[in-house]
Amino acid sequence: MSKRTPKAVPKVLVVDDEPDLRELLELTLIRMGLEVDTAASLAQARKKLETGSYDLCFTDMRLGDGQGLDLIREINTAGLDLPVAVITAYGSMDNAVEALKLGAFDYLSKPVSLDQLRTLVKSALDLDRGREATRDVPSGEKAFIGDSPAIRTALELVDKLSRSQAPVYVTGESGSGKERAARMIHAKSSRSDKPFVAVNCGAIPENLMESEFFGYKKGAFTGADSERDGFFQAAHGGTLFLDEVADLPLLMQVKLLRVIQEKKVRKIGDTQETPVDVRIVCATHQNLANCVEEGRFRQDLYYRLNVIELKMPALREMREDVEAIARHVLQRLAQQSGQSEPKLSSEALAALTAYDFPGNVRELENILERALALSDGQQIGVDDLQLKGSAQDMELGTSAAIGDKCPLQDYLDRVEKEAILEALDKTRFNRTAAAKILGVTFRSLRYRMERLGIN
Ligand SMILES: Nc1ncnc2c1ncn2[C@@H]1O[C@H](COP(=O)(O)OP(=O)(O)OP(=O)(O)O)[C@@H](O)[C@H]1O
Repeated sequence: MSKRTPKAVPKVLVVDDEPDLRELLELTLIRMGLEVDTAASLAQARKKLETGSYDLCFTDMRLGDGQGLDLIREINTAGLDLPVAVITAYGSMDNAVEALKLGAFDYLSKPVSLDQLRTLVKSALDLDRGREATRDVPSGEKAFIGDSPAIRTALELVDKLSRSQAPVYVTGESGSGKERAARMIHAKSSRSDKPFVAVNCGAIPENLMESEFFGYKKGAFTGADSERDGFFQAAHGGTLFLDEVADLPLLMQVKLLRVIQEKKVRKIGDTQETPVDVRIVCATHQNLANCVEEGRFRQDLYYRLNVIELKMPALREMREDVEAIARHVLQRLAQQSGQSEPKLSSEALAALTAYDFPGNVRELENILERALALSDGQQIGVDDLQLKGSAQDMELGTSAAIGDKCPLQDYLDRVEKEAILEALDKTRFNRTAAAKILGVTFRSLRYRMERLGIN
């Protein structure tokens, strides 16, 4: 298969075994000013891709001699720089999700609406044009500091994700950079000149949710003196970041799912739905799969949002980056206060590197800010850090803490249970993987779970 070369008129390949649909799509795309080539089967498509060069490919899901999914897989395996959009039968969301996972750019469901087709073509081709220019983090956007394998893996995925339209589910502990990653995906994508709208789902009162998300028409309810856009309209063309998505009430989850599937919103008090082109990135520090199991989060919405998971590493998984991030933070703090950059004493650096940071980079930022205030402004010593669990902290907390630790066996059981539950939670209850994290054998984990009454 050959690589594409940029052309003045973008060229589209339409793959569909139904002649009527193929022709309809072809005519519509030609009317949009595009050059169109067609293929009636998977075999024909392969041949065309070998010899021709295209800027966008549409494929039906079911082809006479195979599946549209095969084509997506092949295009991605061959490393072709070609956005592929699949056309799925109405209501077959599973297929659409599968296609996005395989690297499809986006999907359209039948009957294909002209508005959606236009939006898709526009973003696919804009994306293509902007691709080279957006490889680096645009100026003004905060980069991630760090070069450890853990952060590198995450950033490589950020890069890939910025070239797709698939929904992204960012996971990671509190303060590990989930929002920063979402902003980076947006900033590097073809949507970067459109808004990035961040919504903290846990902070909106339940009775205001619908109007905040979807907007309202004038007179829709008492107090609606003028028409207002919601988050979806505000993010049109751009990215909607749903932070703490696990906090959405169930009723709102149903409404959200509908908008995501239909790509249309209806303002409160409106009779019409309007198409919206919004990429959804969501995050939560909770375990969404557990929320589904407990009936607090709808499985269908989970499935729809969790197309691709981006895991942000905890700071203790990237200890080698602590120094660089700390220096970066100190530089920023010094700049803000107009003072020269303070140094970290070697003991302070060693203590930071050994510390576990339950609050991750945000905690590191807070520790350094407080330490700077406590220090002489020139050098930060280990005492200025006031790390939890340090000798100094222990001394202060001894009398209160010792009571909590007796009887010793109960205390040890509690600690053990917590560690096991955390590992099980992390691995979605995969005991083999949890045993690996804990550094014990599978048998030993099973025995401990039984002993501690963990089912
Ligand atoms: N690798 C990094 N380099 C520099 N700064 C970082 C890095 N990772 C995170 N940060 C900074 O840490 C702070 C916390 O990040 P962010 O708000 O994105 O975390 P979060 O995971 O969304 O947190 P929460 O779960 O509380 O919503 C921000 O100031 C962010 O810029």
